[in-house]
Amino acid sequence: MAAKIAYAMQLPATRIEPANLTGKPSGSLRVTRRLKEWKRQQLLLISPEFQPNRVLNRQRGDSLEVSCSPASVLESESFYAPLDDESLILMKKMELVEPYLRGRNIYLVGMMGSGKTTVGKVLSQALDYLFCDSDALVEEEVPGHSVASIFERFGEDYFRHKESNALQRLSLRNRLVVSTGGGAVTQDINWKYMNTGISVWIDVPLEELANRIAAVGTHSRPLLHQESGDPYTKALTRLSALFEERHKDYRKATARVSLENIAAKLGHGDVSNITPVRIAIEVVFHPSLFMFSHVLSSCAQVVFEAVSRLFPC
Ligand SMILES: Nc1ncnc2c1ncn2[C@@H]1O[C@H](COP(=O)(O)OP(=O)(O)OP(=O)(O)O)[C@@H](O)[C@H]1O
Ligand SMILES: O=C(O)C1=C[C@@H](O)[C@@H](O)[C@H](O)C1
Repeated sequence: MAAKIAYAMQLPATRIEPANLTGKPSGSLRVTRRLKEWKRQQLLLISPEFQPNRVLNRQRGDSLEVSCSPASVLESESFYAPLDDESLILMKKMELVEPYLRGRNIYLVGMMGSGKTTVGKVLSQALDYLFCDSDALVEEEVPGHSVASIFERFGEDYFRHKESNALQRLSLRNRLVVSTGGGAVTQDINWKYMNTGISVWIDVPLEELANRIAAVGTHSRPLLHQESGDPYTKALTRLSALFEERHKDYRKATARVSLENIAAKLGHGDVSNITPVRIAIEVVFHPSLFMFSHVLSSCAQVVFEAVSRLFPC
């Protein structure tokens, strides 16, 4: 991965100035100076509680070592071959955002099918973080069972308990991108763990979720498998009910990345053509990632969304 980034950075023909990253072709020097100054001020604000806790990680040495994978071995590899414009932008943005992350974990939250796993793998590869899937961790804790069979055999409460245990263990680590289960946000205790890092809600319209899920079927998703009807209607009906119950919980995330907003910004008619790399770009350059207090980041989010609507770029 480092080699890929280095390779991308060395290509003179593809060098990207910070001004290009913001979509504004002029005033590159001014933007660079402003970025530097902003960076300097943010570094002064860094609180000790966000220092990476590598010693703790080494001491624990638990099974997370095997269940979280380095991004280079993941199938997200294909998102970087060939190195397209979006991938280059993502890598360049990573360089800007990395000092602010300071090793904090990124927890992706969102409804089933919202792309937490797909985008998470891209992000982890670009950041050189490990990728972890909390559902996979729960499955490892209950050998021989999938999420669907854990629900069927032991019930949802048992699954939620195991899910919280998994998130607790992950929160003791750093430099992880975690794809959380779609319902993880409903348990208050999980926020205690996720708030040790940065949480990002990938907000995808329900119709798009239903399309994606219908394409692969509802078998592996026990909470969607109960309705009758064709796969699309079945998924949409249940997802709508779940979203009604959960939207207030998703809003607790540090940052919200909305596919509708990205589509509006890019002038796309619908959200189905937004690539995982593009979504990862929105995640890493969300202003909330640069903020260290939850209150400040919530304010940044409101301002960011208002400005994005006024000046789509
Ligand atoms: N940006 C995208 N555009 C189109 N399809 C996508 C995109 N991101 C993910 N998908 C597809 O949507 C489906 C669900 O994606 P993924 O497994 O990453 O979601 P998830 O949030 O991890 O789901 P779950 O919580 O149910 O495990 C997959 O088939 C994936 O290929
Ligand atoms: O939305 C949910 O509640 C779930 C989502 C999946 O990721 C799994 O965690 C499980 O199927 C429950």
